[in-house]
Amino acid sequence: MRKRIIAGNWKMHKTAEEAKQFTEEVLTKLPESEKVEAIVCPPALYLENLVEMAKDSNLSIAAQTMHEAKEGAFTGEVSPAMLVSIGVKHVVLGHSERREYYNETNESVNAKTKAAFENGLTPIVCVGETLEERESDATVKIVSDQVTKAFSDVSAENAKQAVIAYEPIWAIGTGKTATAEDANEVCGAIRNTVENLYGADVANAVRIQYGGSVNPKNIEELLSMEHIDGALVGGASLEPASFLQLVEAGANA
Ligand SMILES: O=C[C@H](O)COP(=O)(O)O
Repeated sequence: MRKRIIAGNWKMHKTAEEAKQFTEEVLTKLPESEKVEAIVCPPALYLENLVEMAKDSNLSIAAQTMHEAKEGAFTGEVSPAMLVSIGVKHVVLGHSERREYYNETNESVNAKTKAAFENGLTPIVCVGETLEERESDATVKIVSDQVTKAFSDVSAENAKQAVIAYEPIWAIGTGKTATAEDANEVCGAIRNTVENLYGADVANAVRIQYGGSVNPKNIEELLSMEHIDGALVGGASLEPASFLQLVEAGANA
């Protein structure tokens, strides 16, 4: 049984004080369960404080993105080694917002995925189709291609540790969730792709999250699906009560 993984991606939300208050509240109420991994992805500015607050707890703090280079003249960027140096263990890569607004491509996501593994970080690799691609029945082809390219030259040993987040772009922040069956079908296709690349052992180990308007009302049904091992959540992860309900659902799934 794969461990459930619930990650709250705050995107560009919260002041320092709000981030602190959220984390304090969540840490006092987080369920103690071996069945679920709970992760919060704050803006980079708050990573170090939140890692410190969450140490010795079962809450992990993840970065929302990173540069692939070790260091260099990349104004505004953060390197894998910098994340590791403050105790970060996970990083979200290739989120559709990064692909749309910051020109990230399958090639750069591959470079970041490899850099994450080289530095001992667990990547949460995001894939997903646009509405136009879905309507032209290209979903499986698009996400399989994204996964194949993201994992190019990644060893089976590393791939086994990866998390893949399937986020249909048309479902992000829109209130439109893919039906649990549709989401499961695409997550199953992603698992098939991983099996074709690495074999059944890796495919059975890789955890696949669904993301796109996940909330406390739809999480249980999504987690009841065979290929959905967790959720990458934006809006509904911003309030402690709502985030905790999602983690509880993961513990009870
Ligand atoms: O990273 C999270 C996703 O983009 C989903 O965002 P959302 O839950 O607000 O739709």
